[in-house]
Amino acid sequence: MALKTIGPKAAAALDEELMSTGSFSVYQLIELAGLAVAQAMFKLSPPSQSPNILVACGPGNNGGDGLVAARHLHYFGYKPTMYYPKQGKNELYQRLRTQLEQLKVPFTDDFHAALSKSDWVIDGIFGFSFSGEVREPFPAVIKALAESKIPILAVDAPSSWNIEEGPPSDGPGKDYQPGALISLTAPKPLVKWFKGRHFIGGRFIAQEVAEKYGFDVPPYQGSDQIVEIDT
Ligand SMILES: NC(=O)C1=CN([C@@H]2O[C@H](COP(=O)(O)OP(=O)(O)OC[C@H]3O[C@@H](n4cnc5c(N)ncnc54)[C@H](O)[C@@H]3O)[C@@H](O)[C@H]2O)[C@H](O)CC1
Ligand SMILES: [K+]
Repeated sequence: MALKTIGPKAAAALDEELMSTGSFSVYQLIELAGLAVAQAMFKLSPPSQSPNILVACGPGNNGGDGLVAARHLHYFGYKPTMYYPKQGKNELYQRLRTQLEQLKVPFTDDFHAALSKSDWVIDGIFGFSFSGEVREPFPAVIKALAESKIPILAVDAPSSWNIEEGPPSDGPGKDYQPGALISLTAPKPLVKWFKGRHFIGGRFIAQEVAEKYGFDVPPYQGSDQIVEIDT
Protein backbone atom coordinates (compact mmCIF):
# COMPACT_ATOMS: atom_id res chain seq x y z
CA MET A 1 0.00 0.00 0.00
CA ALA A 2 1.41 3.42 -0.98
CA LEU A 3 2.31 5.73 1.87
CA LYS A 4 -0.20 8.59 2.12
CA THR A 5 1.47 11.98 1.87
CA ILE A 6 0.42 15.64 2.07
CA GLY A 7 1.76 18.37 -0.21
CA PRO A 8 3.08 21.76 0.98
CA LYS A 9 -0.25 23.59 0.51
CA ALA A 10 -2.21 20.99 2.48
CA ALA A 11 0.51 20.93 5.18
CA ALA A 12 0.31 24.73 5.57
CA ALA A 13 -3.51 24.58 5.63
CA LEU A 14 -3.38 21.84 8.27
CA ASP A 15 -1.04 23.99 10.38
CA GLU A 16 -3.51 26.91 10.09
CA GLU A 17 -6.46 24.69 10.98
CA LEU A 18 -4.70 23.29 14.06
CA MET A 19 -4.11 26.83 15.28
CA SER A 20 -7.59 28.20 14.44
CA THR A 21 -10.30 25.52 14.71
CA GLY A 22 -7.97 23.24 16.68
CA SER A 23 -7.14 25.96 19.26
CA PHE A 24 -3.47 24.99 19.44
CA SER A 25 -0.82 27.67 19.78
CA VAL A 26 2.24 27.53 17.54
CA TYR A 27 4.30 27.12 20.72
CA GLN A 28 2.53 23.85 21.51
CA LEU A 29 2.94 22.48 17.98
CA ILE A 30 6.63 23.34 17.82
CA GLU A 31 7.22 21.95 21.30
CA LEU A 32 5.65 18.60 20.43
CA ALA A 33 7.36 18.49 17.02
CA GLY A 34 10.75 19.24 18.63
CA LEU A 35 10.21 16.63 21.33
CA ALA A 36 9.48 14.07 18.60
CA VAL A 37 12.70 15.04 16.81
CA ALA A 38 14.70 14.52 20.02
CA GLN A 39 13.04 11.13 20.58
CA ALA A 40 13.90 10.04 17.03
CA MET A 41 17.52 11.07 17.67
CA PHE A 42 17.56 8.99 20.86
CA LYS A 43 16.16 5.98 18.98
CA LEU A 44 18.80 6.36 16.26
CA SER A 45 21.75 6.76 18.62
CA PRO A 46 21.73 7.36 22.40
CA PRO A 47 24.02 9.95 24.01
CA SER A 48 26.41 7.23 25.26
CA GLN A 49 27.24 6.50 21.58
CA SER A 50 26.95 9.96 20.03
CA PRO A 51 27.09 12.81 22.56
CA ASN A 52 27.90 15.63 20.13
CA ILE A 53 24.94 16.73 18.04
CA LEU A 54 25.16 19.68 15.68
CA VAL A 55 21.70 21.20 15.24
CA ALA A 56 21.44 23.37 12.12
CA CYS A 57 18.44 25.69 12.21
CA GLY A 58 16.86 27.78 9.48
CA PRO A 59 14.75 30.98 9.84
CA GLY A 60 11.28 29.37 10.00
CA ASN A 61 9.43 26.82 12.09
CA ASN A 62 11.61 23.96 10.84
CA GLY A 63 14.41 25.81 12.69
CA GLY A 64 12.03 26.21 15.65
CA ASP A 65 11.66 22.42 15.79
CA GLY A 66 15.47 22.21 15.85
CA LEU A 67 15.74 24.70 18.73
CA VAL A 68 13.20 22.75 20.80
CA ALA A 69 14.82 19.41 19.92
CA ALA A 70 18.18 20.72 21.14
CA ARG A 71 16.71 21.63 24.54
CA HIS A 72 15.28 18.13 24.97
CA LEU A 73 18.55 16.58 23.76
CA HIS A 74 20.37 18.51 26.49
CA TYR A 75 18.09 16.98 29.11
CA PHE A 76 18.47 13.54 27.50
CA GLY A 77 22.25 13.75 28.14
CA TYR A 78 23.59 14.94 24.76
CA LYS A 79 25.87 17.95 24.13
CA PRO A 80 24.11 19.86 21.36
CA THR A 81 25.81 22.70 19.46
CA MET A 82 23.66 25.16 17.52
CA TYR A 83 24.25 26.64 14.07
CA TYR A 84 21.59 29.32 13.65
CA PRO A 85 22.86 31.96 11.22
CA LYS A 86 19.56 33.64 10.26
CA GLN A 87 17.13 33.93 13.12
CA GLY A 88 13.52 34.63 12.11
CA LYS A 89 11.73 37.73 13.47
CA ASN A 90 9.06 35.97 15.54
CA GLU A 91 9.75 36.46 19.25
CA LEU A 92 9.13 32.72 19.73
CA TYR A 93 12.53 32.02 18.20
CA GLN A 94 14.24 34.41 20.61
CA ARG A 95 12.53 32.70 23.55
CA LEU A 96 13.65 29.27 22.35
CA ARG A 97 17.17 30.60 21.85
CA THR A 98 17.28 32.15 25.32
CA GLN A 99 16.16 28.85 26.85
CA LEU A 100 19.18 27.17 25.22
CA GLU A 101 21.58 29.95 26.23
CA GLN A 102 20.47 29.54 29.83
CA LEU A 103 21.45 25.87 29.58
CA LYS A 104 24.89 26.98 28.21
CA VAL A 105 24.21 25.27 24.89
CA PRO A 106 26.78 26.85 22.52
CA PHE A 107 25.86 28.71 19.31
CA THR A 108 28.54 28.71 16.61
CA ASP A 109 29.06 30.68 13.37
CA ASP A 110 31.55 28.17 12.02
CA PHE A 111 29.45 25.36 10.58
CA HIS A 112 32.37 23.48 9.07
CA ALA A 113 34.43 23.38 12.28
CA ALA A 114 31.38 22.28 14.28
CA LEU A 115 30.53 19.60 11.71
CA SER A 116 33.99 18.05 12.01
CA LYS A 117 33.46 17.62 15.78
CA SER A 118 29.97 16.16 15.59
CA ASP A 119 28.73 12.58 15.90
CA TRP A 120 25.33 13.37 14.34
CA VAL A 121 23.69 16.36 12.67
CA ILE A 122 20.07 17.45 12.87
CA ASP A 123 18.95 19.28 9.73
CA GLY A 124 16.30 21.78 10.83
CA ILE A 125 17.09 24.26 8.05
CA PHE A 126 14.03 24.13 5.75
CA GLY A 127 10.74 22.28 5.93
CA PHE A 128 7.54 22.41 3.91
CA SER A 129 7.78 26.15 3.09
CA PHE A 130 11.08 25.80 1.21
CA SER A 131 10.98 26.77 -2.45
CA GLY A 132 13.30 27.83 -5.25
CA GLU A 133 17.09 27.92 -5.11
CA VAL A 134 18.89 27.82 -1.77
CA ARG A 135 19.80 31.38 -0.73
CA GLU A 136 22.75 32.63 1.37
CA PRO A 137 24.14 31.71 3.81
CA PHE A 138 22.88 28.15 3.32
CA PRO A 139 24.37 26.86 0.00
CA ALA A 140 27.76 26.00 1.57
CA VAL A 141 25.99 24.39 4.54
CA ILE A 142 23.79 22.20 2.33
CA LYS A 143 26.83 21.26 0.23
CA ALA A 144 28.74 20.25 3.38
CA LEU A 145 25.77 18.12 4.51
CA ALA A 146 25.60 16.46 1.08
CA GLU A 147 29.32 15.61 1.21
CA SER A 148 29.59 14.70 4.89
CA LYS A 149 29.99 11.15 6.16
CA ILE A 150 28.50 12.16 9.52
CA PRO A 151 24.99 10.72 9.92
CA ILE A 152 22.12 13.18 9.55
CA LEU A 153 18.55 13.29 10.84
CA ALA A 154 16.47 15.60 8.63
CA VAL A 155 13.43 17.33 10.12
CA ASP A 156 10.34 17.06 7.87
CA ALA A 157 12.41 17.32 4.66
CA PRO A 158 16.03 17.00 3.58
CA SER A 159 16.74 20.74 3.28
CA SER A 160 16.90 21.96 -0.35
CA TRP A 161 14.71 19.11 -1.64
CA ASN A 162 11.58 20.20 -3.46
CA ILE A 163 8.67 19.18 -1.23
CA GLU A 164 6.73 17.61 -4.12
CA GLU A 165 9.52 16.64 -6.50
CA GLY A 166 12.31 15.49 -4.21
CA PRO A 167 16.07 15.95 -4.65
CA PRO A 168 17.23 18.84 -6.86
CA SER A 169 18.90 17.91 -10.14
CA ASP A 170 21.70 20.41 -9.52
CA GLY A 171 22.90 22.92 -6.93
CA PRO A 172 24.33 22.29 -3.44
CA GLY A 173 21.71 19.68 -2.47
CA LYS A 174 22.11 17.59 -5.61
CA ASP A 175 23.56 14.53 -3.87
CA TYR A 176 22.07 15.16 -0.45
CA GLN A 177 20.59 11.92 0.94
CA PRO A 178 20.38 12.01 4.78
CA GLY A 179 20.37 8.68 6.61
CA ALA A 180 17.25 9.46 8.64
CA LEU A 181 14.12 11.60 8.32
CA ILE A 182 11.34 12.49 10.71
CA SER A 183 8.16 13.55 8.91
CA LEU A 184 5.94 15.80 11.03
CA THR A 185 2.23 14.93 11.14
CA ALA A 186 2.38 13.21 7.73
CA PRO A 187 5.06 12.40 5.14
CA LYS A 188 5.49 14.89 2.32
CA PRO A 189 5.58 13.70 -1.34
CA LEU A 190 9.41 13.89 -1.37
CA VAL A 191 9.61 10.71 0.75
CA LYS A 192 9.28 8.77 -2.51
CA TRP A 193 12.98 9.57 -3.15
CA PHE A 194 14.17 9.08 0.44
CA LYS A 195 16.14 5.91 1.18
CA GLY A 196 17.00 5.99 4.90
CA ARG A 197 15.25 5.31 8.22
CA HIS A 198 11.91 7.08 8.42
CA PHE A 199 10.03 8.23 11.52
CA ILE A 200 6.74 10.06 11.87
CA GLY A 201 6.11 12.48 14.75
CA GLY A 202 3.74 15.28 15.69
CA ARG A 203 1.34 13.45 17.94
CA PHE A 204 -1.37 16.09 17.99
CA ILE A 205 -3.66 15.08 15.11
CA ALA A 206 -7.17 13.86 15.78
CA GLN A 207 -8.38 10.96 13.63
CA GLU A 208 -11.07 13.05 11.95
CA VAL A 209 -8.57 15.79 11.03
CA ALA A 210 -6.24 13.19 9.47
CA GLU A 211 -9.18 11.78 7.48
CA LYS A 212 -10.07 15.24 6.21
CA TYR A 213 -6.50 15.69 4.90
CA GLY A 214 -6.31 12.13 3.56
CA PHE A 215 -3.56 10.62 5.70
CA ASP A 216 -3.37 8.08 8.51
CA VAL A 217 -2.50 8.76 12.14
CA PRO A 218 0.45 6.38 12.68
CA PRO A 219 0.19 3.68 15.37
CA TYR A 220 1.90 5.52 18.24
CA GLN A 221 2.61 3.17 21.14
CA GLY A 222 2.32 4.10 24.82
CA SER A 223 4.02 7.42 25.59
CA ASP A 224 6.06 7.46 22.33
CA GLN A 225 6.03 10.67 20.28
CA ILE A 226 7.34 8.84 17.20
CA VAL A 227 6.69 5.78 15.06
CA GLU A 228 9.27 4.27 12.72
CA ILE A 229 7.81 3.20 9.40
CA ASP A 230 9.08 1.45 6.27
CA THR A 231 10.14 3.68 3.42
N1 LIG B 1 1.78 20.76 11.55
C1 LIG B 1 3.05 20.48 11.46
O1 LIG B 1 3.41 19.53 10.83
C2 LIG B 1 4.01 21.36 12.09
C3 LIG B 1 5.21 21.59 11.45
N2 LIG B 1 6.14 22.41 11.92
C4 LIG B 1 7.39 22.60 11.27
O2 LIG B 1 7.33 23.79 10.54
C5 LIG B 1 7.85 23.62 9.23
C6 LIG B 1 7.32 24.64 8.30
O3 LIG B 1 7.64 25.87 8.86
P1 LIG B 1 7.55 27.26 8.07
O4 LIG B 1 7.84 28.33 9.06
O5 LIG B 1 6.27 27.32 7.32
O6 LIG B 1 8.69 27.18 7.01
P2 LIG B 1 10.13 26.52 6.90
O7 LIG B 1 10.79 26.41 8.22
O8 LIG B 1 9.99 25.34 6.04
O9 LIG B 1 10.95 27.60 6.04
C7 LIG B 1 10.57 28.93 5.86
C8 LIG B 1 11.77 29.86 5.98
O10 LIG B 1 12.76 29.50 5.03
C9 LIG B 1 12.97 30.56 4.14
N3 LIG B 1 13.20 30.02 2.79
C10 LIG B 1 12.29 29.44 1.98
N4 LIG B 1 12.87 29.07 0.82
C11 LIG B 1 14.18 29.45 0.91
C12 LIG B 1 15.30 29.36 0.03
N5 LIG B 1 15.17 28.87 -1.21
N6 LIG B 1 16.51 29.82 0.45
C13 LIG B 1 16.65 30.39 1.69
N7 LIG B 1 15.62 30.53 2.56
C14 LIG B 1 14.40 30.05 2.17
C15 LIG B 1 11.73 31.43 4.21
O11 LIG B 1 12.02 32.75 3.88
C16 LIG B 1 11.35 31.28 5.67
O12 LIG B 1 12.10 32.14 6.49
C17 LIG B 1 7.50 22.18 8.93
O13 LIG B 1 8.23 21.65 7.87
C18 LIG B 1 7.79 21.52 10.26
O14 LIG B 1 9.17 21.25 10.40
C19 LIG B 1 5.94 23.15 13.16
O15 LIG B 1 6.68 22.53 14.17
C20 LIG B 1 4.47 23.26 13.57
C21 LIG B 1 3.70 21.98 13.39
K1 LIG C 1 14.90 20.08 7.25
